[in-house]
Amino acid sequence: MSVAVLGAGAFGTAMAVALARDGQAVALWGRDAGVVRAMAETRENAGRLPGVVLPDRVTPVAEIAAAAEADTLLLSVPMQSLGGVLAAHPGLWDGKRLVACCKGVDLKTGRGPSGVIADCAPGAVPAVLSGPSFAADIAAGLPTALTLAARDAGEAQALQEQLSTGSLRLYRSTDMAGVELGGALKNVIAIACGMAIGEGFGESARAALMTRGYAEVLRLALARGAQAETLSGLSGLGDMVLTCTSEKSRNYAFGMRLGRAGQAEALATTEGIATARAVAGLAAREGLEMPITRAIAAVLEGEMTVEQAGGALLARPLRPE
Ligand SMILES: NC(=O)C1=CN([C@@H]2O[C@H](COP(=O)(O)OP(=O)(O)OC[C@H]3O[C@@H](n4cnc5c(N)ncnc54)[C@H](O)[C@@H]3O)[C@@H](O)[C@H]2O)C=CC1
Ligand SMILES: O=C(CO)COP(=O)(O)O
Repeated sequence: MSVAVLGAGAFGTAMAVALARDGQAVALWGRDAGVVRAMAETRENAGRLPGVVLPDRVTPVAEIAAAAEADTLLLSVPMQSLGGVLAAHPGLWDGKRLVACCKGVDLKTGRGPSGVIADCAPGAVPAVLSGPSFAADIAAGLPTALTLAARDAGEAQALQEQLSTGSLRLYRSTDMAGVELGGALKNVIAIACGMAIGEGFGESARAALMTRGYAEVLRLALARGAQAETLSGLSGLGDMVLTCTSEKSRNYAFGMRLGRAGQAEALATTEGIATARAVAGLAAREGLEMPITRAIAAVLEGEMTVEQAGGALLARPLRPE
């Protein structure tokens, strides 16, 4: 089985580097021909993963069809771009294993990555790779553990074996809903935790937000048919612990700046912003109790300040845990 990466950002490049170091030939597709040429010439992705040497087995390519010749394709474009990339090249996906590495919910459809793949590439086998992992850590060969989910147990095992390396340990799962919701929703809670620290609410408040945020994540995931044990795994609790406590997280750092300064610039990969909006909407429609997510969405819409959001959460009726 051959592998390629679509999306030459930090995470896609890190995965290409890790797999190539492990002995696999990996095509790495980037949409910007200039960036692809520079990567081929300098053997570095200076914009997204500076200082990391691309092994010889990584081949940067500007033609998506060249990368899509591989059997397994890692999709590492931002969540809001995933549907567009797949829909723009409808002839490329039949029979391919499409492994979504993006974390989020599509704002237009409310679908997670596996649903977007099902809609835009119905002939493909969808899978999801998620869990606590900064791209720089994977690229540095530091020990990392993630969850690989596919609907079929045999597919999940084949992908687990193909994509694990000496330092990247994959666990397998057939709970795609649980794995992708864990990855998507932890970003919203990470923004909340960053806001709390930036605002000066303190570390006890952050721990409370992580814990009660986890309760919200679990509530939504169970309503979507996910299994509780998936959410207590790497792509749930594991990724929340990492992302809610590290300033290396773009979502946490964004929240922190917002808490500190009342405003902050977002990146396309501050994935929790779109996810908060999408999930707050569906929680309201479906009557799901998700007060932290709804408060974060309200702050992001400019409807309340971080201080007011904190006050509103504390003022909620007292209830059993
Ligand atoms: N950076 C990290 O540590 C991790 C990132 N992820 C997830 O991976 C996904 C990608 O994140 P990063 O690589 O970090 O972001 P990034 O911002 O470094 O890279 C995103 C890449 O996608 C490309 N891109 C954007 N729109 C595109 C389009 N329409 N067509 C083709 N290419 C497009 C950009 O040019 C860029 O190269 C996100 O969903 C993120 O949550 C997951 C685990 C860790
Ligand atoms: O998902 C991540 C770590 O697992 C990266 O977090 P950010 O997208 O917030 O940087």
